Amino acid sequence: MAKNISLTRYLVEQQRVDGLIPGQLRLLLEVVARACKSISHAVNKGALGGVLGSAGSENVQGEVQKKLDIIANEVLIEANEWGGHLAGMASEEMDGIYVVPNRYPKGEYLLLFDPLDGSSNIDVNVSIGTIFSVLKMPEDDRGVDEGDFLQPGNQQVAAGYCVYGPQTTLVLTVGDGVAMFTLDREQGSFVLTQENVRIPEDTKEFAINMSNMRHWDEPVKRYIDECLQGKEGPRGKDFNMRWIASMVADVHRIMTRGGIFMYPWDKREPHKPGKLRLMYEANPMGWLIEQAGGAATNGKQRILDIQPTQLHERVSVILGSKNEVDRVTSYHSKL
Ligand SMILES: O=P(O)(O)OC[C@H]1O[C@](O)(COP(=O)(O)O)[C@@H](O)[C@@H]1O
Ligand SMILES: [Mg+2]
Ligand SMILES: [Mg+2]
Repeated sequence: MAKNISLTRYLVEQQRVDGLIPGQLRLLLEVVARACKSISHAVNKGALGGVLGSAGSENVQGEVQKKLDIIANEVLIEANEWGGHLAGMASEEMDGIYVVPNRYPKGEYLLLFDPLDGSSNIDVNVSIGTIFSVLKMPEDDRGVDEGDFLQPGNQQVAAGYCVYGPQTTLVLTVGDGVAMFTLDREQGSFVLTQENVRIPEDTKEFAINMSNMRHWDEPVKRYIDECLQGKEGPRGKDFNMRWIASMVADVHRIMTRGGIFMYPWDKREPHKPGKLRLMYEANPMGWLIEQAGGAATNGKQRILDIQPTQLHERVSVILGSKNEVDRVTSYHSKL
């Protein structure tokens, strides 16, 4: 890998050499990266910047909003609304869609995001992140409305996340594999630090919130039970467990060394298909994982093939190392 390739150069080359991304999409991704840089600075300041703690409000899903949830949401909107590459945005933290105001030029893309993932980890100084997904406006569409956003994940034209941890790392796909960029604070730019990310097909590490065990469905119970039996059990090997409670950080670990992540449907709220959001979390992460050779399902079908019916739709999520995801998915079909 050539040295010191900035995100800008990487994207220009994707556009020029490989013809993979149109100019508008390149500019849009640069703006998203700039917004992530600004969120990263706010996260770094923490208590010194007055950004910790609750905002005293609730989002459309009834979750208490943290100050950083709102700050990150505003940073992403303000950075993206005037550039002329977007028609609209949707966010986990906004009730409805955000249509680019008439005073700005309109573009052909739609941006969806979870501005701050892992909100429960903000105040305790544990890795958090931003997750985003880019769709194209349907052809011949005159005005943007919520229906334009309801496209399955297999229609995404770009997806990524930025993890604010010991390093700030931006992970991106435009459908040609996964690349990772690390924020160089002295240069002020994201620098390519890994290309062609590949997730090992097998793993001995699972991530699930074990405190929900009594609420799980049989296939999930069976899978975890077999892992817990270790060398003496049917899997014939010992498993390790990790649960950061920031999807973005759990997925980043899986991108780096493999593993399986599950936030399955459970009996606590049986009418909801799961906890995580299809449009802002599962679709972008599902595509990134697939682009790195992994798999992502809801236990029954590929996440990317789910036709959304609501903006804030929730979904059961099983993703990561391919052979493990296939195994859990097959346990669901045997019921
Ligand atoms: O606290 P729990 O139930 O284990 O949930 C953790 C999960 O919730 C989430 O934090 C939800 O994301 P938000 O912080 O964006 O609401 C995921 O990142 C994470 O995997
Ligand atoms: Mg989230
Ligand atoms: Mg969030």
